[in-house]
Amino acid sequence: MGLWDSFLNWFRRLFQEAEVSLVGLQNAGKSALVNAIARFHTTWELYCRGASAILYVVDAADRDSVPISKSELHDFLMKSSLNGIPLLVLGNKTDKSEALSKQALMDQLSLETITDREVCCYMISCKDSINIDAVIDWLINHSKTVKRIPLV
Ligand SMILES: Nc1nc2c(ncn2[C@@H]2O[C@H](COP(=O)(O)OP(=O)(O)OP(=O)(O)O)[C@@H](O)[C@H]2O)c(=O)[nH]1
Repeated sequence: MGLWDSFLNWFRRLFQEAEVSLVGLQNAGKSALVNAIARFHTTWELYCRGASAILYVVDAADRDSVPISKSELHDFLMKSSLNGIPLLVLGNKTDKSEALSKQALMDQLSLETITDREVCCYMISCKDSINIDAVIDWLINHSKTVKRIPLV
């Protein structure tokens, strides 16, 4: 196994062992997201260890699947063990012309009705690495283990 494969395997373990839940319907782009993040940065994992967050990936270009994605999301958030855990919804596949806008996706997922936790939504393309940096920043900011101490 090459160095790159070792790195990717280690990175995938981060999601399995750290408190980051990566959730979404089949084909939403979860694996593509992990690969996109892994290719994007080499140091962010130091910050994301111990993050406590839910990443919910939606195929924003598959409009027919959004209602199912909505009900799955709201059912998932009913779990008491997930109370209060910040949620980042990712509308993936924005490189496709049929992808919903951010506002349309937020409306169709009824994100405004989720009031028991912090909720954020980004539109991304794992294929074209659009907004992956914002996902990384969000994860860093939700890390439980890193204390950011200003120098001045
Ligand atoms: N156009 C486009 N295709 C994407 C993007 N992200 C993922 N895909 C494609 O969507 C398909 C599903 O991606 P995966 O990452 O395997 O999705 P998954 O959510 O892990 O799917 P499951 O393993 O079924 O749960 C693959 O054919 C990817 O190449 C994207 O940003 N744009």
